[in-house]
Amino acid sequence: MKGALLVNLGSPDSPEPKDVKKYLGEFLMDERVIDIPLVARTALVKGIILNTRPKASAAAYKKIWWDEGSPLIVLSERLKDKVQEETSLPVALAMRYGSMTIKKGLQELVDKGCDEVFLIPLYPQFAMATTETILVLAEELREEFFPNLKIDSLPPFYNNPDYISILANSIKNELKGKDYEYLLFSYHGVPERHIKKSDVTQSHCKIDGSCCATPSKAHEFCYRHQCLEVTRLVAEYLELKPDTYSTSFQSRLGFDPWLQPYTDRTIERLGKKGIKTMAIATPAFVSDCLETLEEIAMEGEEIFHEMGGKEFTTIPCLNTNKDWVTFLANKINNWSKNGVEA
Ligand SMILES: C=CC1=C(C)c2cc3[nH]c(cc4nc(cc5[nH]c(cc1n2)c(C)c5CCC(=O)O)C(CCC(=O)O)=C4C)c(C)c3C=C
Ligand SMILES: [Fe+2]
Ligand SMILES: [Fe+2]
Repeated sequence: MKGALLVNLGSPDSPEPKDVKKYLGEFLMDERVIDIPLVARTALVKGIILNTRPKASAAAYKKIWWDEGSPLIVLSERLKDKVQEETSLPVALAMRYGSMTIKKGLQELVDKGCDEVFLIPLYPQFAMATTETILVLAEELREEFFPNLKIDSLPPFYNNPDYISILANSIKNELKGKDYEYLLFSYHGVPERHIKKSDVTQSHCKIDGSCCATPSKAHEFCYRHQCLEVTRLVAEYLELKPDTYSTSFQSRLGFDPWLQPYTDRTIERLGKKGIKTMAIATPAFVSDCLETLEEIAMEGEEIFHEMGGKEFTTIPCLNTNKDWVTFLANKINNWSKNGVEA
């Protein structure tokens, strides 16, 4: 029997500092998130970050936490329930970090009789810190605990025409009747080093502004290319005028160079330039979460207003958008009939 497992990032069990510390400890000790040797990673994460960040992160989580729990978890659960309504295959949900483990998700499907699982990382673009870490862990778990299970996975779908039209239409609908002079596409950032590590050619990705627009085999694993493509394709679909939109990267951590331009500085620059109304879409996230509800909708708006901006519209993620639910259900149903599409 076949089943599907949706996998998102995860959240702490509660917005209390002790739960946030436990969650950040697991997350940041992942060698594909903080990709430095174990001794240095342990010293950085356990010796420095976990002594300071949990308190500040917990305060941020408290601002966005819902009665039912973490928005990211609640919205992912709602998504899973809606997808389940559109397929006869069992669908389960897991998180890469935290209590809703991938092991539990696979076990749930095995207990229902599944011997083939379609793994769906809930990220449109590939990144070593997201898609890759899910695939690697799922394979390790399969080898150790579920040796008879066959696991296929959905490749990144950043340039899938259906996904692009669903995203573009959701942006269009959210902006209907709203004033905006500028649309910013803000993606979660990654250290530049991650892009170079994922470059299968080891020579293409120079992060120099033009490499991501030059066709290359490297782009199958280039997060920067895939983000820029989403912006380009959505802008084309919505017929946005040049100079009324751009791409930026948010949520940087630490002192290494991350992908640029940074979102906070871009908002600042737009405000200073005299833009009075702007909107912001966050296509690296399919469910609203701390990074969209707090960092963008609260901090981003504050920066814009401080710079003289008037109207700041944060466009919700796809969440339980009907067409997005159908997109995922179609992927599951097609896999069940034909296997993984080329
Ligand atoms: C080195 C650190 C980090 C990398 C690399 C990174 C990549 C990355 N993350 C997401 C998606 C999400 N990240 C979220 C929160 C979050 N991310 C980091 C660090 C890195 N992320 C931290 C420390 C945190 C926790 C919050 C904080 O302390 O600031 C979330 C939200 C989780 C939630 O509970 O709501 C998401 C989603 C992507 C897509 C990505 C690379 C492409
Ligand atoms: Fe992150
Ligand atoms: Fe590139």
